[in-house]
Amino acid sequence: MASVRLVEVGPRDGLQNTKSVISTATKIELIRRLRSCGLKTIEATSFVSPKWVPQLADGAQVMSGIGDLIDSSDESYPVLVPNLKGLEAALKAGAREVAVFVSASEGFSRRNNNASVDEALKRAGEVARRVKGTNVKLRGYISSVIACPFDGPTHPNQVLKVTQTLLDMGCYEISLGDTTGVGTPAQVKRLLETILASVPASQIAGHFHDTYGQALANVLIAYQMGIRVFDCSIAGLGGCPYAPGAKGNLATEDVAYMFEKMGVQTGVKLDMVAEVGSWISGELNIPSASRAGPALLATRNRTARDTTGKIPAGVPTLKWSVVKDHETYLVERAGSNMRITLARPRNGNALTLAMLSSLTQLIQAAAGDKEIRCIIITAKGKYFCTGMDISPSGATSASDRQAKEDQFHGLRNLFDAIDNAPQTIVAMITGPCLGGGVGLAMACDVRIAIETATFTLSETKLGLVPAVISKYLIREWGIPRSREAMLTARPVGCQELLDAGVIHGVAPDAASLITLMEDKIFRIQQCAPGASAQAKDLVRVGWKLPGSTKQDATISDIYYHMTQPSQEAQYGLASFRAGNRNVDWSKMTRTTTKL
Ligand SMILES: CC(C)(COP(=O)([O-])OP(=O)([O-])OC[C@H]1O[C@@H](n2cnc3c(N)ncnc32)[C@H](O)[C@@H]1OP(=O)([O-])[O-])[C@@H](O)C(=O)NCCC(=O)NCCSC(=O)C[C@@](C)(O)CC(=O)[O-]
Repeated sequence: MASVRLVEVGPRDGLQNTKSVISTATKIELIRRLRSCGLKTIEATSFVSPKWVPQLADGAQVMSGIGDLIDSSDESYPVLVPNLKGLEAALKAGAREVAVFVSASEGFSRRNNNASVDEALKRAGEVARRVKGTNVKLRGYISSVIACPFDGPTHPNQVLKVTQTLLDMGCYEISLGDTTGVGTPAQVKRLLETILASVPASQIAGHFHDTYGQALANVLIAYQMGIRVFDCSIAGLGGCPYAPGAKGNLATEDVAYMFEKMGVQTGVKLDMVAEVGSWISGELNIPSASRAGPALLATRNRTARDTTGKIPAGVPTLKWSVVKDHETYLVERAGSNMRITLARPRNGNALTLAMLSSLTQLIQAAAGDKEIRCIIITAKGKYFCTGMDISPSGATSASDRQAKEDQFHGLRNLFDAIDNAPQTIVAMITGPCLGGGVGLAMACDVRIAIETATFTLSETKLGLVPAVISKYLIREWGIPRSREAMLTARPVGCQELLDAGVIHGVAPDAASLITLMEDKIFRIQQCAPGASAQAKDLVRVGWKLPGSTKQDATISDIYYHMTQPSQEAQYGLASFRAGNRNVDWSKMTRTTTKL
């Protein structure tokens, strides 16, 4: 059966350009998860100057974290090295395969390698001589093979010249990179006709970026011309920091999907790779650039739910049972999780006084219930919540003082109950939020949303003021954004809030939002309940009284309680020392309850 080899470059090429700081543990976990999908070649990190690529300054730690994998005979974890210094660091860290990189064009070489093409080749030659005769494999990357953002089109003969030089040095394979993603199948064909006239296809790999949506088409033409190795990046992460306009690698999910549907083996488990793409996008708080990944997950969830009502294996399954089905809200439980669904969709889930009071009571009762660990607040219908009920019969129209007081206290009590509850409370935002609906979402600890959701502080348009909600709104959005959004009443988009760190995950559709919710719950459940509650205390005191003696006292109280050590710390550390990296806190809660 026909097959191709996919070289996963996400942990290096994908992450190197990511703005938010990614922990070493996440990088290691990403590599391990990718491996579990069946990927056999995973570019792990780079050993370039941390000044150039600070995101990958922890290359040695990443290599140490995958030390048990590096020696596998049928797997490879190459690392990128620019010169001898990088090579020495990579070898010290245990690398068994290294990759050198050279540009086919002068302009790009000067920016990416800080050297001319000849100088970069000379450095690559030094690396090649150093590894010759050792068991360390050498791969070569050539960038700007179709066009250079600084010099214009690249002539195929120039690419051939650099390819041959790298092969002569001892590279076993040359990855041809359309770094800016401008190439089309016609250009790739022209390039490969030149290259393959002199070099066997088995020594060439394709590395196509998707800036103009041409990556898959370019892979296909290259495949038809005999190329069998393709670089790709999970969730389409990455791009090149020195190539203006370049974004998005070819997503692993997309290329794996295409080949699988063509009957060409990749060894990659599609469902699993789609999950990893969704997971890492959630970790980085960015939407996946893959088309196939989210579609696969949505289809899988939809199909499974429609037919069996269950979530397929691999995703933590939660079976919700109804506890209370009230006219305006629904309460469900799944183990130690509680879900509250606003159920007044005909009125956009506008909050009546009675609803405010019931929701507050529910949260307060849950706060005292050690069996409840995580609370989800979500909604039925088109809107998540349109704020305070402003219908003629609603509270905002009441003129007497008592009604106003009730409304004020009702809103404030609900938001404060959410903030003060020891449980982690997740807002699962299924649609637009307006006015007090924004406040409700902002009082929660974690927020995930459907990507079309918007957040509108519409009060000023009605001659009202976002008074009560301003407490949590300003805490979460900061002053400049809150002020502008209050004064313009514009719908603030999900992406903007995701970029600002206010939203902690977005999903393209309802089914994916449920998967995202399950992922968040899974993580929350892996954290100790008491420690999580105290983390909320630290945030609260750090927000309300920053720099005060009360903040210092709270920090020291919590610290000494933890190091005494607390029962949780004893249990957590004992589990860790016994080799268990995922502590089962529900077990401990049960033991504690029994005691
Ligand atoms: C949501 C859209 C865009 C839909 O706009 P649309 O799609 O054109 O539909 P619609 O306007 O016909 O709304 C559908 C139904 O939902 C009802 N509805 C909708 N919202 C509410 C509401 N809040 N209260 C009571 N009912 C509401 C609306 O009245 C209607 O019911 P019907 O007339 O068919 O019986 C539109 O209806 C709208 O703009 N609604 C107003 C949203 C708004 O401005 N909310 C802010 C409320 S004030 C507030 O929350 C104060 C607070 C808490 O911030 C104060 C503080 O913090 O101190």
